[in-house]
Amino acid sequence: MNWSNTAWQTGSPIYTQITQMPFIRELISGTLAPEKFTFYIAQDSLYLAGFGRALSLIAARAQHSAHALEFMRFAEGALMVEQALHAGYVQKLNIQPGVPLSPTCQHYTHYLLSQAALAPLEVAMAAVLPCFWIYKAVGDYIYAKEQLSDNPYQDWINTYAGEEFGQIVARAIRVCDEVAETCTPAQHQAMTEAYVTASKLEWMFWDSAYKLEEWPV
Ligand SMILES: Cc1ncc(CO)c(N)n1
Repeated sequence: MNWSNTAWQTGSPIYTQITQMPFIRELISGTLAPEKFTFYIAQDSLYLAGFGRALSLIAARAQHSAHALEFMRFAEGALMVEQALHAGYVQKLNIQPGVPLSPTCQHYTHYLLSQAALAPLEVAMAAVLPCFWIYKAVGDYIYAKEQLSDNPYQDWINTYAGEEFGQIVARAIRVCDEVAETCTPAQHQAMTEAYVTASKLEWMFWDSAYKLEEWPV
């Protein structure tokens, strides 16, 4: 069995819980409070800036040029989305520059950056995989469930349920599987643990937006 099959199976209870979160339910029904979506977009733009840099770090560390190139493209994609989708929304939603990272956004972004910089390469790659895979699955789930013709969050839904993002996700999974081919069971285990940790942080990210999370002090 490919490493990615094990990872998906291990992480699937977390994915299922994400689909049941109020943030996701309300995105589907179009009833999500605008301030929650605005909070999410503001934090996600900060997240994408860190995520893109984590992907660049992994590209620099990749052992094979083909994998380095893939991660450079992923990094470019993340930063382009940050600029395009978010520049549009940031204007439309009137998000002010200089919004500080929420505690969860800081936790997630810095987890990815530290894994990218310091963890064994295969673990770093596994740590960023939920950002692709869970988003694709959640995007498809929302797209399949929603019934509104005028959902205010349609642009966002289309980005992650789209075919283009699906192909990027398939490539990220493939690189992880190629790297995992030459890894030991202990390395596979470490990869799966990083995958599960990042999946939990995905859950926390939606939750923090729904709660409009603030620093306690
Ligand atoms: C928190 C989060 N995870 C994943 C993605 C998709 O790359 C995103 N935009 N935001």
